[in-house]
Amino acid sequence: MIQTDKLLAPVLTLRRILPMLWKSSRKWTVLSTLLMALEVVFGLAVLYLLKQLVDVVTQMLGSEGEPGGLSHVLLYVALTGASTVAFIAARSLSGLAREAQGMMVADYVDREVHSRAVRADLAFYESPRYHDTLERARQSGNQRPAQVASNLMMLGKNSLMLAAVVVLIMTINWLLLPVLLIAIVPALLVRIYFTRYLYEWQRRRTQMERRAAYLDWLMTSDINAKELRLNQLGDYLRDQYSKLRGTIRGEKLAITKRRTSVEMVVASIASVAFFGSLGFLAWQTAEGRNSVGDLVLFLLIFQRAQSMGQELVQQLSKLYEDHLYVGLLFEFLDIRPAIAEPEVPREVPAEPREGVCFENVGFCYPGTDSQVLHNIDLTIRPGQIVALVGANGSGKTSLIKLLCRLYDPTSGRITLDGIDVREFGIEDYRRVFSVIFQDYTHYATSVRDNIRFGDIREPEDTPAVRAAAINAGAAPFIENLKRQYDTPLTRMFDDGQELSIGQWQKIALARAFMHRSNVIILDEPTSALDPGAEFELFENFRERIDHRAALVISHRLSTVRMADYIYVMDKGVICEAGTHDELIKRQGIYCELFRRQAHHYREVDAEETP
Ligand SMILES: Nc1ncnc2c1ncn2[C@@H]1O[C@H](COP(=O)(O)OP(=O)(O)OP(=O)(O)O)[C@@H](O)[C@H]1O
Repeated sequence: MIQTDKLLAPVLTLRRILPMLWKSSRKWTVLSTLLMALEVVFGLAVLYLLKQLVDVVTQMLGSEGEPGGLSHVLLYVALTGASTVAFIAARSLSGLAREAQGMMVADYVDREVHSRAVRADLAFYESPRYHDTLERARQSGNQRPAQVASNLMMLGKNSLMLAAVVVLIMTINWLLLPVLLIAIVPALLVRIYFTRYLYEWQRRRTQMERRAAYLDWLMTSDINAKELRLNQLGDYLRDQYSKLRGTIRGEKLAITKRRTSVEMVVASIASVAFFGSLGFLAWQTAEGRNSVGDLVLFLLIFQRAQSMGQELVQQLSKLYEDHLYVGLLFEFLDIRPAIAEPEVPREVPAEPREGVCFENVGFCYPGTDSQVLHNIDLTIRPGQIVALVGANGSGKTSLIKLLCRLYDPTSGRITLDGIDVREFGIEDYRRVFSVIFQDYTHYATSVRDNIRFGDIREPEDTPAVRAAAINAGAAPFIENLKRQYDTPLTRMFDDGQELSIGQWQKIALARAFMHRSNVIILDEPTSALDPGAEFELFENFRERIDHRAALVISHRLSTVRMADYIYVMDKGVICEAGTHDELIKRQGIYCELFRRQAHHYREVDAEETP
């Protein structure tokens, strides 16, 4: 059963590739097929005419001086020449069509890979399996599907041509056929064996390749340049990289050496077979059992047959290789997000009345067994500013990820106006929120785009960009930049400018303000802001966010104080909840934290107050 599956696998691969070719490059697929057919027709014509030419020449030599013999020969020479020119033209043009088709298919494959990557669950990015599959899909190359098609056509063409040559060879002597098989079949078996061997080796080595690529990135990317120099990690990382590459290179070289020596043996056998046959034919000709024409034809076509056979071997093993590697691409394309769309999504309320609610939510990151959130009950009502406080690792960011449906809870549920959020379309539901995470993205593009990416549906020249920048306190420094909102925020490209970390944070805040969402989520939005900027932001925060709801995570309790309601988290549970005054009265964790932070300021007050 397994064997049948293995045999059928290339056919199944082909069944998936053909629609892909059709979708991505219909015109070039048709054209390259037609041109390939012409190539076959002219190729066969050349062989036929060559045979006729040899026959006519032999005849002419046999019947010396027969009138019209020479013109007959010249006619065949002209026809063979014309067919050869037509064959070469068809071959070149079909090569061109295949190349164009290859480019179209490669772009199509890239688009498919990107569309899967941007839709994959966040959890995938945190699993080695995802990275291995993506790396393998990339290794498999975006050209593979097109190669399969072109190899298949070449295979068809070469099989036909080879069949014609075989017929010609058999007209000379049928004993030459097994010789031809000896020249072709062992080479095929060797190639297929080593293709599989190399493929399996590469599969095993994916993580090592990724580790090497990571080290390469550490050494060459600007993000790490400062630490790398100051901690003098350069030599250490270079050694690690060289060791990994050395291991990979050594293993690959060993496989290549083995393959080369086996191939040399096989090629020698083929040459011995060829010269043996030549000797045999020469002897037969001397004995008068073959004509000189047969010997000439043998010399003309046996090597052609051998090289066609070798091409055929290459194409077959390439086809097999492509089938294996395209399988890796499909493995990636077949990844389906676990955060699934409901079959019939419910409409997300435009103006929620009750707000978002966590009901007894528990959560464990996929692929791990420790629960990071336990029995969470939390509500964010429309227009309410809610703060989340807690020690590092207490689960605040995880809670936000659940809220935005980057993950689904392991137990309990999250509702919007009483409806389980899993019943909404994912993208519609996510539009309820605008978020800035602690590790927000620095886009290497213009200031305008960095802000507009908060709501990409807005046109490029939207005045909302400037309004958001003003709200985030970013407008003054943006307007001082050389090209203001058009300044590229990177030193990677011409005319770019780099910002300070606090300025980047203001840009990220502007991005969150850009989107007219119902709830704004800010995960430590002011960690890099100076106290003046932070004070300004929260002084009239409610107006800045246009009286929408907000969830703010902050370790600065002076910020948290302005919230309508505060949740205190500890080790994945909500241990206290209430208004600032209620929590202070309660004399619990919050009160203790607040007292400790306030203590420093009071000391200064105390020193300065006479
Ligand atoms: N992607 C992840 N996969 C597995 N575990 C994770 C992941 N992200 C966070 N954790 C774990 O979940 C727990 C809560 O992390 P979380 O980031 O939610 O804490 P936090 O309260 O936001 O901390 P901080 O104040 O440092 O930002 C931690 O123990 C952390 O190790």
